[in-house]
Amino acid sequence: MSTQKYQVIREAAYEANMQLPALGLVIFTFGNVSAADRGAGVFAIKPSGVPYTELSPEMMVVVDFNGKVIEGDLRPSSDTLTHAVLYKHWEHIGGIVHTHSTYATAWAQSQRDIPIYGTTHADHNTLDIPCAPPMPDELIAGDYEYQTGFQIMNTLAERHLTYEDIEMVLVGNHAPFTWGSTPAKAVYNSAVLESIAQMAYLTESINLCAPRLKDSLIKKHYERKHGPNSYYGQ
Ligand SMILES: O=C(CO)[C@@H](O)[C@H](O)COP(=O)(O)O
Repeated sequence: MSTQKYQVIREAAYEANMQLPALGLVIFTFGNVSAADRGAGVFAIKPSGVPYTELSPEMMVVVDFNGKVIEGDLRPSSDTLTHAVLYKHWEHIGGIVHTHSTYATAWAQSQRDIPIYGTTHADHNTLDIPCAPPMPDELIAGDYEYQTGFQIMNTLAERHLTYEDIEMVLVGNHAPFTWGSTPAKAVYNSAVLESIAQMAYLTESINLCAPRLKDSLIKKHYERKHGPNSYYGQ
């Protein structure tokens, strides 16, 4: 093993990756988390195809925001270029998560936004969770993972949303990506997304015509937790 410089982000990426199986968001080698050091212009990411049971901080691969490997002995996640594109264009994110969690992925495969049906969803954000349209064949045949980054960014841009308005997206035909100021926040967002996706699925199973949550309740629930006059928690 070569000498390692980026111990802080290696540890952060390792800890965040290990949260995915613990939270039931992945099995086997599904998914990946990265942790950025914005000052150094690099991020640490899970090595490709390594089971979570075999991971260690030393195995994390450090790459720059163009996806070039800076440090590490293993091949980085196959999704590395998607992470790199997002870090490069979104200045304030410190962590990115990709899972194939069951319910969020089912919505992505169905190519549907997740409607905001209830207050659980509104406690976290006020918007339907966007689903990016499937990628055209010529982009799939080209630099697929790099283009996935743009597929995510374009989906937010088309809806006039920034990466700070919403920290989660479904990639049509594929699966969810989430992000946040830290890797831990990005993992939290993945767990919240999976819960919201499951509840929305069950809501439509019980009532196919379930109404979207009314605006007054969206505003009330979001603001009591995140607004200037928040009274949630201690
Ligand atoms: O999207 C996929 C597979 O469709 C990947 O995210 C795998 O779930 C994990 O790949 P590695 O990070 O192990 O390369």
